[in-house]
Amino acid sequence: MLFLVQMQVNIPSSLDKATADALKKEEKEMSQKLQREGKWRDLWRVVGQYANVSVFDVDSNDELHEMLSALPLYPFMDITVTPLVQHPSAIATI
Ligand SMILES: O=C(O)CC1=CCC(=O)O1
Repeated sequence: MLFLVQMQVNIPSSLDKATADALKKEEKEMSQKLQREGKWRDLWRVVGQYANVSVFDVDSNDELHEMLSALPLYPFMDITVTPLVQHPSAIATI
C-alpha cells in the first residue's frame, strides 16, 4: 500500500538547540533505516519550507501509523496522509 505523506516540521524556538539537534539526528537515522528497508520509498524537501513530501510503502494503515508516530520529530510535525493507487495511464510499474 502506497501513501503520500506530507510532514511540516514545527520545532518550537523554546526547545534548546542540543535537544533539537539530537532529535534531528535520530530522525535521520530512523528515516534512513526505513528507506533501506524499502518502507520509506521517497523523501523530498519542499523548497523554501521546513517540510517534506514522502512516499511510504507499507502493509497496512496501522503499520504506517506506528511508523509515523514513532518518528523522533513526530511531536513537532503536522502530518497529512493521502492513500495512493496507480493511475490507469501510468506506464511505470510499482
Ligand atoms: O527534515 C524533515 O523534513 C524531517 C525529516 C524526515 C525524515 C528526516 O530525516 O527528517
